[in-house]
Amino acid sequence: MTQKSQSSSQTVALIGAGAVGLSLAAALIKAGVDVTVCGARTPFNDIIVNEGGQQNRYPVRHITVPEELGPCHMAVLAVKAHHTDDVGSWLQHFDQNNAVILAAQNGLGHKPRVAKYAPQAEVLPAIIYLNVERPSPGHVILRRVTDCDVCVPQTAIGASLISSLKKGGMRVRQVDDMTTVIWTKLLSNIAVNPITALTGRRADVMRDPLVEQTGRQIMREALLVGLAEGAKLSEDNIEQAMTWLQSVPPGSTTSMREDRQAGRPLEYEALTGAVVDAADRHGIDVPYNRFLHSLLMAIKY
Ligand SMILES: NC(=O)C1=CN([C@@H]2O[C@H](COP(=O)(O)OP(=O)(O)OC[C@H]3O[C@@H](n4cnc5c(N)ncnc54)[C@H](OP(=O)(O)O)[C@@H]3O)[C@@H](O)[C@H]2O)C=CC1
Ligand SMILES: CC(C)(CO)C(=O)C(=O)O
Repeated sequence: MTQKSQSSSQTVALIGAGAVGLSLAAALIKAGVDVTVCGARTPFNDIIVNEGGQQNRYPVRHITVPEELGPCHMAVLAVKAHHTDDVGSWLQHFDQNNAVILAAQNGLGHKPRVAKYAPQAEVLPAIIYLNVERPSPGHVILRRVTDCDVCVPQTAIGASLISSLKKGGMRVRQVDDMTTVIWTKLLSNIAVNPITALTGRRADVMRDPLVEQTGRQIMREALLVGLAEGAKLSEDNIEQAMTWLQSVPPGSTTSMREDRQAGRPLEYEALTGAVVDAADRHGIDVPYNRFLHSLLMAIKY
């Protein structure tokens, strides 16, 4: 079924038309927003979303250079963290004090990464709880794995973008303490992303008892670092992360595993690398994460 925009009152630029970007864009289009895809390397006519046995199509416009954007002050940034520099010229278009960039990325450092190119824009870090794969350009397989799909700071900034995401079916939670949310999600990613990428197994690898133990050690180290960075975390967060990872729907994968399988560079610096760096700043010993970091650096792809 093709879903057309009901009204064209807003335009949102999508920078990074991958699994997460396409999922958010589809929700925006469903809510009546015009989505412009910026610089897709393989353009496609419609976003195709497969979810729970249903398939929907959402038409998009493509542009190839920032000059074609026209008046547009909202963007969704959903490239992997290590590709942010590559889309710097798109981000520069939003270097205006009325611009909002929703940075839908895992890991740490959303604001400084984007501020490098758009210091005047408001950056909304967004933590995404979807589990999504992009089997081909424009096409996503979407799995919802918790009762919240997107978590953003509690602020009036970007209110219309947030309300459109909600209208389009994304379950958005707005929170006061984003540091804690970012670190809470990071506890899961720091374990499951490298483990699935290195083993080639899907998320169900976390049910293997020995892997579970290793995963807990990786998370325990990150928890200490997160506490030192001001996140409000406890051992319960590790239990919750492990329970979640062991119960995600069959077939669930990770973004890092998908990159490894496709021979693309891995997003490890904003995850494991950032934890190791923060651990060094605080003088915390993180041998499991340091070991993983060395392996991820060695394979790179
Ligand atoms: N996948 C998931 O389930 C989840 C992912 N995340 C996080 O969301 C973020 C996005 O991940 P995900 O959607 O999986 O990543 P994908 O790799 O699926 O998507 C990233 C997209 O960015 C595009 N891109 C990269 N460089 C450029 C460039 N120079 N110009 C234009 N487009 C570019 C890629 O294009 P091309 O296709 O041409 O390579 C790709 O379409 C990551 O931080 C990830 O950790 C968070 C929660 C869940
Ligand atoms: C937690 C998980 C695995 C959900 O998709 C994720 O964030 C990722 O794939 O990077």
